[in-house]
Amino acid sequence: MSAAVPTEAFRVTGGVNKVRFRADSGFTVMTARIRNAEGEDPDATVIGVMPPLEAGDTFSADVLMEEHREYGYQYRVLNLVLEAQPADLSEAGIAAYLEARVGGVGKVLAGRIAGTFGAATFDILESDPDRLLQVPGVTASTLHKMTSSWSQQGLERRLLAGLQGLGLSITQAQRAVKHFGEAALERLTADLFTLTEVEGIGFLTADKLWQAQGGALDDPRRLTAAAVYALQQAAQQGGHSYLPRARAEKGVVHYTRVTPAQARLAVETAVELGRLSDDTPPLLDTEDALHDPSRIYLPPTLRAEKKLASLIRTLIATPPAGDEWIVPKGAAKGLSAEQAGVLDLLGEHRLVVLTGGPGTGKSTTTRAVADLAEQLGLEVGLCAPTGKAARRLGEVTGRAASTIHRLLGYGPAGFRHNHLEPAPYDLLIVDEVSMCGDGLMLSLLAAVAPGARVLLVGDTDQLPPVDAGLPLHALTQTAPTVRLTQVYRQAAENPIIRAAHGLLHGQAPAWGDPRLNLTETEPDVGARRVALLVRDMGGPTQVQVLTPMRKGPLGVEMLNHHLQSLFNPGEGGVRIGDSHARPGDIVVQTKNDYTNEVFNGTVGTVLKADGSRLTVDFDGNIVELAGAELFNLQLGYALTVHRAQGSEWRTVLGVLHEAHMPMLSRNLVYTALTRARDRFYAVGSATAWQRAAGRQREERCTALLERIRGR
Ligand SMILES: Nc1ncnc2c1ncn2[C@@H]1O[C@H](COP(=O)(O)OP(=O)(O)OP(=O)(O)O)[C@@H](O)[C@H]1O
Repeated sequence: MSAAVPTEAFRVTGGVNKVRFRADSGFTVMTARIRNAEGEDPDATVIGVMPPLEAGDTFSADVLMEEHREYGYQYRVLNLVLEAQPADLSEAGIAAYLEARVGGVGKVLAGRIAGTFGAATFDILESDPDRLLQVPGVTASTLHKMTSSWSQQGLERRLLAGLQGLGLSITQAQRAVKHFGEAALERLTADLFTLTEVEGIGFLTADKLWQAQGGALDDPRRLTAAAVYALQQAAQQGGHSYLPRARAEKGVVHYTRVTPAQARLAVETAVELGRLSDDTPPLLDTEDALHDPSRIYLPPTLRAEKKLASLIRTLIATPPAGDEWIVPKGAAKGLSAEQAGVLDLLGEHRLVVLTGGPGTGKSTTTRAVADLAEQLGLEVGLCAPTGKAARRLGEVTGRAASTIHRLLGYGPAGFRHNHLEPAPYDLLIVDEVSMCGDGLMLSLLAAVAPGARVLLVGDTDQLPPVDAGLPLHALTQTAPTVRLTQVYRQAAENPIIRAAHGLLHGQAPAWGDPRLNLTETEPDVGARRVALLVRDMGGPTQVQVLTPMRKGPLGVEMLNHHLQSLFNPGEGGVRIGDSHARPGDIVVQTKNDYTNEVFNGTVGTVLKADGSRLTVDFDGNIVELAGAELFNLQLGYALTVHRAQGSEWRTVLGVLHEAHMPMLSRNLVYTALTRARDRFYAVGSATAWQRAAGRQREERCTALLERIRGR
């Protein structure tokens, strides 16, 4: 290879000397003899994502030369295609290859076959395998094993090579083979956009491959896939269960830059092909023709919405099991009439909803319901959408509580408990239900045992669920519901609670109370200012910083950078999701980890950092994390408001500025504010709060309410 390190990728052919390391992801470190017109490197270190390969395999690849600070020069594979023949055609090389790659052949037999046929071995195996029966020890069954394993490998090689010929990377090719099996190549040749069915490969990736291949921009396969993608994005970005036809078409134009006429055709074609469903209700004469009544769904979403509506209707219409629900006099002790109403409603109804703002007594009521149910000898299951909320529910009710997923026995095959094997409880109590989308609500209600009761508790004014739908809203308008309005004494004195209830009426908080104040700052100096304020407030263990966004001058990443530099300066540390963690750092768990019992949103302190292991104290739960677990951690001095849901702290410093405008809504600032128990300190601009208070979030396209009402 030439002396200077070429900056451009170049093509080489080569033969594998030794595979040193291979991860599940396909990332491989190997040594190989590689060559091209410029020369040969007999023992090059080659790294990157590659198909399964063994010593002796031959390949062609595009590689980039790079200099590693410890290992020196090495070649990074950009794309590698395996050849069907091994490289080393010496007798020993062939024997080694046969032994490693061909089923049914041990060391001795491999040596005999290589000795008998030499370099012709593979051609014979490929095209005239019966001749191998001449070799002593090769029986008919051995031969069968050899030929089937060889053809299977050959098939996989041809598949991977063919998919890479379509422009797929080796990772994408392997995932496509895993998903589609042997049909991968013909499926993707027929319609490359079928690739979007593969987990983690979206329309934009498939479209890039399509355009790289010179695919026509107005090809119906591309436009149909774009129409489906528009609905998927609407669900992920906006929580919509459907889109009016016109908005679906606009989505297609947005993602494909085709004309509105083509976009209209795209949606029509997608509906004709059953890739989308048109569930437009018959136009009631009362409806004004102005608003667009059409409803375009992803088929699974439509089925789920219909199923959820029918489950809710059944729960509302059927009586609870037996007559064991008697409310003794003392049960309502300490409860207001509103709160006691919940106990009575559960006497005659299977499904009851309890909602209200902060400090209105939801948790107190929940505890009373659980107490009564247990006195009546009922089995009570307590759960909540997130680990944090479940822990809080457990603390408040003094009982074991878990996430909904855990309670329903969620595993790789989905939920264990469902309509076939209901969850074994007479009463299910679910807290923080505002965080449940239609999907999770469906799984939950589908697992309710016949005759069993459900109490759903939540605050409809919190942030809407990340997933599509707004089931709690529909439920409060159809199921028996108690809406607690009275804010209790100590709660009412708290200016935060007052400000939260004011926000619900569109009023921005009245700043100036020591427990509720605001400091104006400009974005470019804001993060530094926040760090100094946190110091004045006693440091990061005394105050939790929240902000709407991850990016930007007032985003989580910038805030964490400044807070870590001020409170835990230094170099190095163990690499975690978005930076490096050192002893003393505050970190946050970003995914539920059932093994270590650490849940998304839980904040902890790093006790120890050695090599690539971290010991973290998550309020008393001390765990050691390493490997991939480290990528479920981020610095936690500052969190996004979304991540803070279900948690609360004594003091919160909420960063809010017009720069966050796209995210600002009443529910977002309401959620931020109600994370603070004793003191909320706003930093940013009062204007941002005024604007946010006046912005109801965009209505979600969901027809659950109409369906429950039977329309
Ligand atoms: N009927 C009542 N009479 C007097 N005080 C009450 C009553 N119900 C609740 N409280 C008190 O009001 C405060 C708030 O109650 P609770 O925590 O149940 O409200 P919450 O709606 O769960 O609040 P959050 O949503 O913030 O958790 C508590 O201190 C509680 O003891």
